[in-house]
Amino acid sequence: MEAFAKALGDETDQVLRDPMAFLEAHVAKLSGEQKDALRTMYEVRGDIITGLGANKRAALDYKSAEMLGAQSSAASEKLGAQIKDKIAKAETAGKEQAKGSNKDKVPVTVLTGFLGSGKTTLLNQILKEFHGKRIAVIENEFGEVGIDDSLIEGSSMAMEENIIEMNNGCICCTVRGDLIAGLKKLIKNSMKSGKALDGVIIETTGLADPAPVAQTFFADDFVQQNLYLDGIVTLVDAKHLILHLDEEKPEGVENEAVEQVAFADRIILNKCDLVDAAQLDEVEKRVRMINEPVKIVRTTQSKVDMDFILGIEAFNLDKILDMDDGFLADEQDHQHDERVSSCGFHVKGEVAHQKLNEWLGALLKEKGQDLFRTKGVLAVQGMKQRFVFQAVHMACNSAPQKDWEADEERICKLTFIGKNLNRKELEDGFKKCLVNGGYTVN
Ligand SMILES: Nc1nc2c(ncn2[C@@H]2O[C@H](COP(=O)(O)OP(=O)(O)OP(=O)(O)O)[C@@H](O)[C@H]2O)c(=O)[nH]1
Repeated sequence: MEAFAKALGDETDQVLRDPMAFLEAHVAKLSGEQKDALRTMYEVRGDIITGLGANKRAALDYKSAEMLGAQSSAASEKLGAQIKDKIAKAETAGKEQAKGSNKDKVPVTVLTGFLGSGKTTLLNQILKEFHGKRIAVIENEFGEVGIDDSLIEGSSMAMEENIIEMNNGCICCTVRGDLIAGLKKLIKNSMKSGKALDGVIIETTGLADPAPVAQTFFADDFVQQNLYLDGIVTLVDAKHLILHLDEEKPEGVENEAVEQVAFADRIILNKCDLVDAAQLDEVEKRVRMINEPVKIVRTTQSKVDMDFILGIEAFNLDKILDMDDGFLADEQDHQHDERVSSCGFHVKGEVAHQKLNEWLGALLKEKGQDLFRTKGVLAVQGMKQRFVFQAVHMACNSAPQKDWEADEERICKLTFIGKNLNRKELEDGFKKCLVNGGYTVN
């Protein structure tokens, strides 16, 4: 349809975004053949998006087809009646939609938010609060060496077969097919075991664009029949959000932090303990500039009422199509910032605690602006527990986690995500902290 508009010399996106305005501007100069072609396009588009549940939007496309039909010499009474019928059905379905079209489907929540905003902290809270429920988790991590599996605490609730890790690419780009396969596997397993799932949580990487993830729910029949997107919940780090919203990106590269806020059905404005009231108001104002009607809650440690984020039936395809006409296009066109990468180390052996603290302390002080995220689960000499180190820019914390088993091999995993990382420098620094050299695991 965009090609049709272009051929008329219209470079705007009104043909999709605002069909009535487009027709008003162009209909007088269309030939009968062109009117017919465009009428068919609007009708077919209406049929497609009706099938996907965007009824309000479909009604608009049908109305555009109707308007063209009335103007076309080839229009017949039968066609006119048919399109009227489709408009009425789409409008009724739109009204009915809110009342239970998702019955018998498994709700899926997409947890998104920039690196270190508090997604895993929230996931752990969900798994704790829903102890006993069958919540499956799909975990996608950007880091070169995966750490998040060690940070999810709810394994008794989200039984192991119900946790799927996707660490070989970004969920919004390369692993879309894996995401569909993962969702199918979860549903088939639950059918086989006769134990229905109560919900699925997808934790995206902090660098994911949520749009292609949401699009997955409209791209596959099996997924569409068995699951529905309940909502996109975006965590926002009150201290660092504005830094990321304002980050200058190279031409054509998208700002993931902006996309994550724009697509949110709920915003959890987290880390309120790190900023004062005036800063919080400013962050909230910036969020509203991107996503005016979104519901926002302020939290620390991602502590939120579950009713605010789960079972909300908040995702609305009509709303998304108003914002992004190309949402249902096959390939979502987006490009990540190539300056942002990850460096990870996985070694057998232990680190010396003091050396590690000194090195990381100095590194974060010097490079904290560009080091978006640092995470490690490490074996420390003389410590019987795993040692977890986390940082978001310069803000860091560390704590002992569960004990190493007596016969368990002691290993260290450390991962950095940031802009313009210097692998050699990071590797050299890390090696100096290792006791007896350690050796790298491939
Ligand atoms: N001060 C403070 N720290 C928090 C809060 N919520 C989470 N954190 C800490 O922030 C760090 C990042 O939290 P995560 O839950 O791992 O964040 P994430 O969004 O899952 O991080 P990535 O998966 O790496 O993108 C951890 O060290 C948390 O303990 C909060 O409200 N205040």
